[in-house]
Amino acid sequence: RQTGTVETDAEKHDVEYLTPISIGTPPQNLIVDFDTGSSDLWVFSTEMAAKDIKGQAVYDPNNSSTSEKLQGSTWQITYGDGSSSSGDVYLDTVTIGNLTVPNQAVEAATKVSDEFTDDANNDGLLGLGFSSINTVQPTPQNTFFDNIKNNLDAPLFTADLKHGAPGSYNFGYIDPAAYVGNISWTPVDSSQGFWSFTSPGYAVGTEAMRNHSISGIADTGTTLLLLPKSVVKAYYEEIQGAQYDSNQGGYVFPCSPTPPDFVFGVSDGIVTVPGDMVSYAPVDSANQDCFGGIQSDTGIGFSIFGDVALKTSFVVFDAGGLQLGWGAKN
Ligand SMILES: O[C@H]1CN[C@@H](c2nc(-c3ccc(C(F)(F)F)cc3)no2)C1
Repeated sequence: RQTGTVETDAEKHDVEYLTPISIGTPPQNLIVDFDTGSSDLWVFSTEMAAKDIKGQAVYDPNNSSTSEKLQGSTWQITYGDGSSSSGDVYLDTVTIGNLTVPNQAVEAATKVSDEFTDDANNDGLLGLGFSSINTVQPTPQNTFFDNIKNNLDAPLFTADLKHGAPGSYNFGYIDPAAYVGNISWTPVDSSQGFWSFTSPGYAVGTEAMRNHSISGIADTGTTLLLLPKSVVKAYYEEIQGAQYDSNQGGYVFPCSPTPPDFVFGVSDGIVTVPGDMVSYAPVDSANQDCFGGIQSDTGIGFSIFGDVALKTSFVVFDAGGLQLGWGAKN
């Protein structure tokens, strides 16, 4: 049985967190976006048109002595922001930190949407959702975590994302030095392929908790905290000058003073999103107004606890107990 760890780096404004992996023999090093909200491991590849590649590293299956084409298999995925990619599939060796899966399905892109082409530092995505939503046809493939979890000391991984600083993903163990106090555990409903849970309530600033069930997914690949419209409205009502700005496509408010904290319940515990993390980023060069890190989940069908929520905590994704653990960072 083994354990592993890998460092992940925050992009500007923590818009995404990029993590190094290596694929093939000899190893080809790429930097990808670990995404607990999807379940495909796909990468930029030599099978793409040159015009769709702008600075990314690419996987070349022909340059790997261990690659094996999964004949007849294809994949196509669309993300929450409408971006998309598609291609074909190889089995090859994938290493993350000190952990290696010999026959991992590596989805080589033949096409990616402009958003991916324009995201120069991102060479692909590594899904950490449940394999039931892997898009490979005709036979869906396992995620890296599903392939390795039975070889781990425990079938879990942890995400310790930081605000504007490198964080880490650990596999197979809970690092007691990473959190203080007790971890709050809440059951996961994996029936839709996500790490889905229900928060019992929320509070704005120092006010009392409101009983209000919020069902959503823990999604490392989504930047913001997307909540029900009524909750978002109640939060921004507490900020002088906050308003919904249709040009920006969300709530905007004066960058100072610091807005109130946002607190949500996790089973018997609470998670506090500090006000200074709710000021996601200045909307203008004069830095007067800030775009909110809390926005509405309208149209999605569930809430999304993205990086704005996750980076406040040490989060345990426990596939054995089918539960999520939220701990206060050390
Ligand atoms: O679908 C849900 C699953 N998790 C969320 C997610 N979204 C992305 C993403 C990453 C990078 C880009 C681009 F580079 F800008 F194109 C776009 C979307 N990664 O995970 C949403």
